[in-house]
Amino acid sequence: MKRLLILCGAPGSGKTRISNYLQQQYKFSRVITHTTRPARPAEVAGQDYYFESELSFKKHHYFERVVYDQYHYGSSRAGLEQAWNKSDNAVIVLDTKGALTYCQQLPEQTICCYITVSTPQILLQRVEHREVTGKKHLQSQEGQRDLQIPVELKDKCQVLINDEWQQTVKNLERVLKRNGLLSEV
Ligand SMILES: Nc1nc2c(ncn2[C@@H]2O[C@H](COP(=O)(O)OP(=O)(O)O)[C@@H](O)[C@H]2O)c(=O)[nH]1
Ligand SMILES: Nc1ncnc2c1ncn2[C@@H]1O[C@H](COP(=O)(O)OP(=O)(O)O)[C@@H](O)[C@H]1O
Repeated sequence: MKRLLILCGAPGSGKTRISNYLQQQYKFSRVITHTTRPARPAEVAGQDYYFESELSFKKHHYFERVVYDQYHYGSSRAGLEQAWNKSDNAVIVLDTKGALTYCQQLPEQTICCYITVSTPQILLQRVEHREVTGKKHLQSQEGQRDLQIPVELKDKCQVLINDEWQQTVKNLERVLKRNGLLSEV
């Protein structure tokens, strides 16, 4: 059965690191989403995101789309199908608004994880040296909203605390096992 693991949470919570780990360790395929945010130095177009202009962003068909810190982000059914063609287990990184849309629209196929840390100070330390967006994302309305799990997601998401990496991996693997997603390679 094709499944989609959703990772949502505040900037710096560790969504991307966890997604990379799942891709490397368990051959999850990543759903690539679209954004008008400029690429960060280490990001690769078509791998981390489809980087779009304001104009090109509008040309795609989205399953859901959001504005986050003034940039546009959107994900498509085609992107999800592409990921599922590569692997039955796909992962997508979303804000909490997008996560709720997926949980509501695809309840049978989605498993949602809200990633968080013990204190907001940790998030600040993790993002303040970022060359693109830096602290700005975190301080934006959407960043502040995503500091806590929205009420509507509480009964739909498993909460994963990402303070210490090895512990995160253990807890993540527990979540994968519980949901029948673990197939070690
Ligand atoms: N709803 C939705 N959120 C997205 C999509 N792509 C990325 N995001 C989210 O947009 C937010 C900003 O992403 P990004 O600029 O990469 O910043 P980061 O969270 O600081 O790494 C994060 O919460 C992402 O999970 C999308 O297609 N749809
Ligand atoms: N458990 C952790 N301990 C220390 N640093 C971490 C941990 N998890 C992630 N990081 C680092 O924090 C920064 C933000 O993580 P990232 O995965 O990019 O967050 P997000 O995608 O949620 O914005 C990155 O430099 C990442 O390597």
